[in-house]
Amino acid sequence: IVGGTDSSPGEWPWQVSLHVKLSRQRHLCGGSIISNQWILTAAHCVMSLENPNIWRVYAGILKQSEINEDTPFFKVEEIIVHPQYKYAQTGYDIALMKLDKPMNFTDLQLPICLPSKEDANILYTDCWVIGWGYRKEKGRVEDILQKATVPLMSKEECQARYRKRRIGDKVICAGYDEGGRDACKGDSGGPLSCKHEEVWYLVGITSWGEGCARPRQPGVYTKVAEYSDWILEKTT
Ligand SMILES: COC(=O)c1cc(NC(=O)c2cccc(O)c2C)c2cc(C(=N)N)ccc2c1
Repeated sequence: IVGGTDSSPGEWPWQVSLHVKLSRQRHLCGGSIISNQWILTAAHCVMSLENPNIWRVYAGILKQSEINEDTPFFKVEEIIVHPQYKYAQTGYDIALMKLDKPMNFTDLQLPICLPSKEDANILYTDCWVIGWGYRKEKGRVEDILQKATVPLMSKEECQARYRKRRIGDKVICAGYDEGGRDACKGDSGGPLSCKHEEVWYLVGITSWGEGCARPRQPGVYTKVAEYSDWILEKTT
């Protein structure tokens, strides 16, 4: 997250840190708890890493430094990547991870609500992007979970910023024309969370952007409301 601030314990209980353990272990992406056995993340996080056995899901943590060989984690039983996914920039950047056993919900690990298809046109005004990703383009994974508020923008405005790309209906853009506050590498897969009438909704999944926090180059997020049928089909 560029231009963010430290989160507090329990502020974002649906945020998880997705680690991959090959020769060594490292945080690769964020994800969101959507039920006691399912995590929603970005397809580009799991591409060419689709073996469930290399993944470790850490819930209820604020700092990466809390993680050591004794820290409990969830194993992944199944990874489901959207069948139409090719690259983040062409959409369908969404994937599901099934935990090997249901998690117990606590104050530090709770699910976030999924928006319904009918909610696809709600104008959310209180949205936050969260993650342990880079604070600048040539950055590194951060220790303390960062948060930044970002305004949603219209599809038309976003298309005008990304002339070479096709900004479709299944993505949502957010950011400031002057730049300065945005998600970045390492935040991928994490939530764009919006509070609406006292309830938090998973409005977007951090997907891509040209650089990070550049003027007139907003963040692009998978629009979760457009995938509610797919999510329900795969998780029930
Ligand atoms: C795996 O995820 C990404 O690669 C990756 C690369 C990005 N954009 C880059 O151009 C970039 C950023 C930092 C380092 C870097 O090498 C690049 C290409 C990203 C930009 C945003 C955003 N601005 N909202 C969010 C996630 C990103 C994930």
